[in-house]
Amino acid sequence: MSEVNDKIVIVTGGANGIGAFSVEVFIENQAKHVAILDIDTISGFKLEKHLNTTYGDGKVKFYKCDVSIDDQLFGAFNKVLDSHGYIDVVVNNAAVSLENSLEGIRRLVDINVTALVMSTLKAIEIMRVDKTGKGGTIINISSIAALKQFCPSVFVYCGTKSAVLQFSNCIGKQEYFSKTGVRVITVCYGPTDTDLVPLMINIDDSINPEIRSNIDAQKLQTAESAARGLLEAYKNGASGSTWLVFDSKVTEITSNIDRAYDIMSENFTK
Ligand SMILES: NC(=O)c1ccc[n+]([C@@H]2O[C@H](COP(=O)([O-])OP(=O)(O)OC[C@H]3O[C@@H](n4cnc5c(N)ncnc54)[C@H](O)[C@@H]3O)[C@@H](O)[C@H]2O)c1
Ligand SMILES: CCCCC[C@H](O)/C=C/[C@H]1C=CC(=O)[C@@H]1CCCCCCC(=O)O
Repeated sequence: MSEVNDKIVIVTGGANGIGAFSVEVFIENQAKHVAILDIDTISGFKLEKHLNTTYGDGKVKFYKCDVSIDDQLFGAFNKVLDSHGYIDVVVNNAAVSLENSLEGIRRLVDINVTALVMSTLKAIEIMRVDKTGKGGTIINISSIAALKQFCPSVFVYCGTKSAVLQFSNCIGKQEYFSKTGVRVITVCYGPTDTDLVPLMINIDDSINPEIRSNIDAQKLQTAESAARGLLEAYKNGASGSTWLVFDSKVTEITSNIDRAYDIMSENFTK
């Protein structure tokens, strides 16, 4: 079981929603320090102040950072390294869901996929035991959007969450983990009560009413219960494992993913 005690943690998109509760859950469980990387300065500084008042000065620090801009992302990693000497855990949580313009779609892919890949590669470079690191954990946030073919839906968002799942599972495989000592775990959340859900809007306005009514029919788990599920995955997950946090229940679904890929590849493997 992996412990949170004394860990230096980064949470991207940690100023609001599930990310903000993830920051608190790590601090509550004795992490040494959590760095919040987010573009939302108002919520970020407010959360930093609240958690430092509750848990002690210096436990949390907000860094204004657009994860889709490499200089800002890597700059924030380097500042955390300079201040704390190491990074043990990176939670790649930042994402957006609004795909109602071409420009918005490009940004969505940049944030949900490209930035998550860059952050994962940077974290592995820092933490890998076969270079100068001492190992660590990366948790990449996917969704039920990667597990089911939703239609009509926010198609690009769904595609980005599938990319997160496959990238994280491949790079997290035992063969690579045994070289790097860096666990890569994927967490798929089910519908959760945050600001992201009302912003699920497609560029094809003709399907938005159906998307909206499907979403409105869903029961939403709280952001806090989602974050508690993330902690369970952190504590118990092997590298390459996938965890579902749906309706406040946590289930390891690695064997389902493996079976699905066995089926998808059955005509070209053996
Ligand atoms: N809410 C759900 O139902 C749900 C379901 C499945 C998966 N997820 C996933 O959970 C994660 C958290 O989502 P949430 O629902 O808490 O969303 P949210 O909108 O409440 O929070 C997202 C955070 O990311 C930040 N962010 C956005 N763009 C950024 C950027 N370029 N750089 C840095 N920070 C940025 C936002 O400012 C915000 O603080 C996301 O990866 C999301 O895809 C959410
Ligand atoms: C049938 C609709 C079920 C989903 C409703 C729910 O409130 C939405 C949850 C999404 C929020 C963020 C995601 O990743 C979650 C998954 C999104 C996947 C698909 C979006 C569905 C749609 O756009 O109609």
